[in-house]
Amino acid sequence: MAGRKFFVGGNWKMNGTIESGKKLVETIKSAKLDSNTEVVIAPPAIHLLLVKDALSGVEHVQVSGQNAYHKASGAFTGEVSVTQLQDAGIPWVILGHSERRTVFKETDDQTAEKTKAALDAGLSVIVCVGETLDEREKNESVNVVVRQLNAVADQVKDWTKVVVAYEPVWAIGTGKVATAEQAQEVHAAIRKWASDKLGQSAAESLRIIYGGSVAAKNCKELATQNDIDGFLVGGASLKPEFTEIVNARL
Ligand SMILES: O=C[C@H](O)COP(=O)(O)O
Repeated sequence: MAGRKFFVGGNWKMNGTIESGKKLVETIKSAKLDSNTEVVIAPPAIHLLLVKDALSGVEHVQVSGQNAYHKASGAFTGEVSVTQLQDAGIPWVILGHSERRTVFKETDDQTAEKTKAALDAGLSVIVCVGETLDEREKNESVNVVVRQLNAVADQVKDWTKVVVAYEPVWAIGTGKVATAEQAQEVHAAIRKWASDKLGQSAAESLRIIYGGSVAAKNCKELATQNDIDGFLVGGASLKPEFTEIVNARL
């Protein structure tokens, strides 16, 4: 709210085929999407250029990498660099997703290093933060996200091209969506952190989006919250209902 453009990311994760990706793009292209919402689709790396080309000319819809390596080039088998994304015309990258942190053991500092490198390469970044169930039960949610954000802020001073995704790990892919109140509480804490750390004007323009079992049936209530500026959608971004989530504010 407060003049921030609504933002909906579709993170396809490691799902789909060339055919299914093309079909999803057709669904997006044929839908009437809210022109006040910025949409970013993050297909698997091997489908990035295909999806980018298929979406070319579609207004308000861009593509994103799901991860990137901070070095520009070199002997890093299997990695794609921030510079290569930029060179390929991919304007966004998701960094610090909880699956990168938990499955691939990426640390707060690595996420911060990648975020700095991506911004330096000219990309925009969706940086993900969020607590585990254990941390929530210990009342640590805000401490955890603040720790994760502080690591990024140690390396990144200008947050103009950063979107923060709050994704409680216990809500990802589980069907257990955070209630609107639970999500708003952490989003407000993130905005307060941003105001203290980055200044009031940066905090007011920072988009803080929610991720974790967002679906057509729960997106509208979440979208009414003051500090929820959009969504990062996983499972539902692989279905036609994604377009209803994009239109959550209509
Ligand atoms: O990046 C997206 C999030 O991990 C949420 O995934 P999900 O909507 O399947 O819970």
